[in-house]
Amino acid sequence: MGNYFNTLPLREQLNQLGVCEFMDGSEFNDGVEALKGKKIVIVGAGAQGLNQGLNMRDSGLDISYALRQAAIDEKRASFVNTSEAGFTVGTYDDLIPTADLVINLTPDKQHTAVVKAVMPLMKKGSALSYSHGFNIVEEGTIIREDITVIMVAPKSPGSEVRHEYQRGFGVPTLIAVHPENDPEGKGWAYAKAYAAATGGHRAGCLKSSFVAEVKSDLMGEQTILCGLLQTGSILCFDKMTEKGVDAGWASKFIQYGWEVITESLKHGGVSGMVDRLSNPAKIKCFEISEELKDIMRPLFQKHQDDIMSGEFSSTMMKDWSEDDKNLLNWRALTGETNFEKTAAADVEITEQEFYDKGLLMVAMVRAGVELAYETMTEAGIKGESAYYESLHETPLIANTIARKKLFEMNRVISDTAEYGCYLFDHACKPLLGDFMKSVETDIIGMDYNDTVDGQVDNVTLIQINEKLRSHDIEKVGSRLRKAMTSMKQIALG
Ligand SMILES: NC(=O)C1=CN([C@@H]2O[C@H](COP(=O)(O)OP(=O)(O)OC[C@H]3O[C@@H](n4cnc5c(N)ncnc54)[C@H](OP(=O)(O)O)[C@@H]3O)[C@@H](O)[C@H]2O)C=CC1
Ligand SMILES: CC[C@](O)(C(C)=O)C(=O)O
Ligand SMILES: [Mg+2]
Ligand SMILES: [Mg+2]
Repeated sequence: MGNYFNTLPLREQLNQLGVCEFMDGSEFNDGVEALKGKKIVIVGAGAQGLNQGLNMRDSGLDISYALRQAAIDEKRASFVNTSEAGFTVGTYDDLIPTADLVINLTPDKQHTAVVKAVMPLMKKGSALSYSHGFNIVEEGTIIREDITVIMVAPKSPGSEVRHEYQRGFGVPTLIAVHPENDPEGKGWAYAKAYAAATGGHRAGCLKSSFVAEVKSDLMGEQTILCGLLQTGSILCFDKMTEKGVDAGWASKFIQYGWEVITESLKHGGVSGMVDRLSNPAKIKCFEISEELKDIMRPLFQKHQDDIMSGEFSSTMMKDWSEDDKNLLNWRALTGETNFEKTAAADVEITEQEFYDKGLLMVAMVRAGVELAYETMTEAGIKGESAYYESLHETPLIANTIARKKLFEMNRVISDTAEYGCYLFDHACKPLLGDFMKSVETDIIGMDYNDTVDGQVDNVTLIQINEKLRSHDIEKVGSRLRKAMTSMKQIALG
């Protein structure tokens, strides 16, 4: 075993990295048919495992759960949740030999051990699925030749996978077939049926590859989705309290602020979000976000470079082999930050106040989303994939912070995302040190409009609007959001 991506010739690396095709709804006309009547066994019932299984069963598929013996004996949450939901639950020995499709939804760190345990039990000609390409691409796990290997990767936390399905819709999903393991040519039929069973086809599916998914997913989660939201939360909170803003108010402002400001991002992209500011505030926000982009660009590039070269995965795997020493230390440090420890005050903050008093947060979102997108596409990742891994998922992760701050975000995301988030955060905070020294409450904590005379230069404003609207992410995003809206109209009637 070794890094699969690094074993490929350059031409093939670029080829697999560039697989990205937005699938027409008609590709899903057969719905879940290819998996109807097949025995599907999910290993692991955590964030993705439980929620995907509930959706698939509601879509008419035969789902059961294989858990490790200790989970059953100790009646862990995985056992209780799946049993109480009425699923058949058993050990690997009980269930894996009966499975036509085994879905591995355990944490990435466990994949090598899980695959090693289940593969000898899998029947000839069965299929194995993942929701993330790490084990295949970064660890280079080789799967038995007769087994078909697919990926169905929802671009969202597991809670949203279920929530959207229950609303009659779904979340955008990347699907792939591992080119080394499609012995019967049934991989795409299985992947499409599986995506349809989770509702993903109603929100938009990208035909992708294990390589494209893993290199974009890791980048998005480390930088804008989790890393920068964590850094921004801590820095903005500390700045406000340092400048005398009430800590309880600041705590509430940050906890809910990301969710409120990224709601407009979801509907109208970066320009939709920035349009919520007054014209003077928009100009200021643009200037700050340009500065932030210049400061953070090398860090974003380093994360992408390390993901591409395999440096990131080997560093994280070293931590796995050291009992998650860094991860656990970083998790504890996050829990000790003043933002995490300060309870949100029971005060009213209006929706518009979050924009007007949170200009720095809006600037951070714009800078992070655009930088993540630019860095990914420069590295050969296609725009659609980069959009899902930056702009699309930011509001979904912001929702988790609104629930229980950084603790909840880091609990809901995968362990891999959590590790990458801390890695970025620990490099980004010092990088922004000098910038933050110059920050005053006019851009975080107070209404910017109260601090200026309201004059704007027309030409500057027009140029800024043009720059924001002509960014490639706005074009790709507007196309994907339109497709999502029209699918939603059909799906929800
Ligand atoms: N978190 C997310 O929202 C997303 C995750 N993904 C991907 O989905 C996959 C699953 O991630 P996620 O849902 O976060 O995982 P979780 O951490 O939520 O998975 C927990 C489950 O895995 C089981 N498990 C842990 N270790 C083992 C082991 N050694 N053997 C057997 N079972 C084990 C646990 O069992 P027990 O009950 O015994 O503890 C529990 O049921 C990953 O590949 C991830 O990258 C993709 C998109 C988003
Ligand atoms: C953003 C983190 C994620 O990639 C996800 C929810 O999509 C994860 O690994 O949890
Ligand atoms: Mg991930
Ligand atoms: Mg992801």
